[in-house]
Formats: sequence, C-alpha cells, structure tokens
Amino acid sequence: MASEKLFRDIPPFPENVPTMPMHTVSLAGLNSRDEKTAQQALDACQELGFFLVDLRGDELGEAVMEEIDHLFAVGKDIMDLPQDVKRAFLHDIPRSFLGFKPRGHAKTETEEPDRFEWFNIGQDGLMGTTPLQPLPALVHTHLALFTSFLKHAQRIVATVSATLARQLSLPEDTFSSLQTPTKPSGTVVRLIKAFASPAAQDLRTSMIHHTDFGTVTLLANVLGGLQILTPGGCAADEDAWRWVRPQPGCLIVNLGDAMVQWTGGLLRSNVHRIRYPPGEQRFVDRYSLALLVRPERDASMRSKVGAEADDAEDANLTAWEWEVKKAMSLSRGEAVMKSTGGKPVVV
Ligand SMILES: O=C(O)CCC(=O)C(=O)O
Ligand SMILES: [Fe+2]
Repeated sequence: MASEKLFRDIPPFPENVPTMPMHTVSLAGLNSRDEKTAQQALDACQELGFFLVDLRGDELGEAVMEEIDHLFAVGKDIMDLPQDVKRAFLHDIPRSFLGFKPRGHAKTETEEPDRFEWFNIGQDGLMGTTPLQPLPALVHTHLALFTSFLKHAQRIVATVSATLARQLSLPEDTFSSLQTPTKPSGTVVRLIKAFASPAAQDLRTSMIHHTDFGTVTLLANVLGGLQILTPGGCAADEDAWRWVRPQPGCLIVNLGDAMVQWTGGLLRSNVHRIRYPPGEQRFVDRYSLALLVRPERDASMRSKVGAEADDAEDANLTAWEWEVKKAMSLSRGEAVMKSTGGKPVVV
C-alpha cells in the first residue's frame, strides 16, 4: 500500500463490513531471515495465499513506499487520459496483454459488463529485454519511476520467493531462478481504475473473481473494494466473501497458480475479485497498482517438490505454453475459476 499520506484524503473504510483476517509479515523480518517471520509467511501462503507485507522500517520497503506514492499520482493521470489517447494504446488480446483494457471489455459473473480499466506495462520493455511497447507521452515522462519501482518490487518478490523455498526445505533459488526479471516473461506492472459506484445498480462486481496466473502479485490499495473468497467457500455465495482493509505502509501479497503448480499444490492461489468500495468509499474512483510476476517464458512447469499438482500433464509444458493453455480454456468457458493448493506439508 501507499504511505499513510494517501489515506488522509479519502473516506474511511467502514467498521461494519466483514473483513478477511490476514497475517502481516514484516519485510525487515524477512530480509533478516527471522525464523518466526518466515514461518508466518509460509503459513499465510498455505492457509490463504494472501498476506500483508509491512514495508516500514526496512530500507528497500521505505523506498518502494515512496515510489508507490508517486505512482498513485502519476497512475491517476494516466488512467484519466482522454479516451482517444487510451484507444491509441489498446491491448491486442490474445496477441498482447500490454496497453489499455477499456471498461466493459469483459463480463462479470452476472454477464454484465465489467466496471474497470487497466493499463499493463510489460517488464520486458522496461528492463530492455525487448523493445519498449508503444506508450503515451505521459508514460514516457515517468519511465524511470516505473522501472525503479519494478526493480525494487522484484527484490521484494525475490525475498518472498526465497523465504518460501527455504521454509519448504528447497534450495533458496528454486523459484527465483525461474522468474529472472531480465528474462522474457509475461510479467507486468498494472494500473487499475475501478469506477465509483454512486448508483444502486453499481453495487456489483467490478472485476470478475479469478486467481492470478503467475507466481507472486504485489498489490497496492488505498480504497477498499478487493474481496477474497473464504477458503472452502463458494463464489456464488455472497456470504463467503470478505473485504480486504487496505493498511498504510503495507502491500498485499498473493500467490498465483504457477506457485501452486511448482509446489505440487502445497502453496495456495486464492480466488479474489474487485467488488465496489464499501461505505462512503463507493462515491470515489478507485485506483490500484500491482506488480504481477509471471514465470520466465521458457521455465518448466514441473513441480519442484516431487508430487505434481492436480494436472500432471502440465508438468511437460513451458510457462508460456501453460499460460496459453489456461487462457484458452478460460476463454472457452471450460475452466472454473477456483482456488487451488494449500495442501499440508508433510515432514
Ligand atoms: O485492484 C485490485 O485490488 C485487485 C486487482 C487484481 O486482482 C488483478 O489485477 O489481478
Ligand atoms: Fe488478481
């Protein structure tokens, strides 16, 4: 999340909505290899697949927090660019997910149009691995900020990945070596604008429930709106959803399906969605910022712990083939968006 400053000028997150209890894991503790902190991260990644990482009191964390504050200001201007500018940089699905996704491009679970826009900037272009994607002039002005945030945030992902590997008694670089930031991948920095919900008919889903495809997602929220499905709950049951209360100085960390695949189902990728911001917050547009890390394109999707995840056939695919397969089956309506992983570790 952003620093406390960004929380000053927004309506408060209400007290009377059901929230998801989450572990708060200190980045300083992870960096100093504190055993209790490391175990807390593993527990969170098995039980829920989500936790908060507290950036405060850590040099890297403080630097990232400052960049997030800047990116929230810049991101708002980018997402509020005139429609004709945004139309000139639209994504080109399924060829490329980079660029703007217009509002209403996808459906929610009620078959109504979604209520958000996003803008994806590819890591490959920012790192110079491939030519930079076409970008509006405003984004060009802030490229150094995006790149610096990406590099710093990737260091947090590396710390989380190394911690989880160690706690699972795997070599420390087990996951990091398959998601090197300078190798081609589908990793993106994403800006999201979910539209305010002033009218009664807006009190519905903004972004359909899903799990993230990749390895680790870092998410910065200021306004509420993110909801997590209670483990064991059914997405169609409204009572099974819990709001996430954004916390100043913390980032939301969640695992994606690739981590489940690599750990034979030990780690968890949990279903979530963007609903509408609760209480008085629904009258304001909601901006969020995320780093969605994907495996390197050529990484093997074989399990690193012996046991394979549910679909053993997937073990023979590269990350790129695996992602295409998943995207196709979702778009054909064959795949059900469900949480996976979270099996107990047997020692
Ligand atoms: O904006 C948010 O809070 C969540 C976004 C999200 O889940 C995603 O982009 O995958
Ligand atoms: Fe997500």
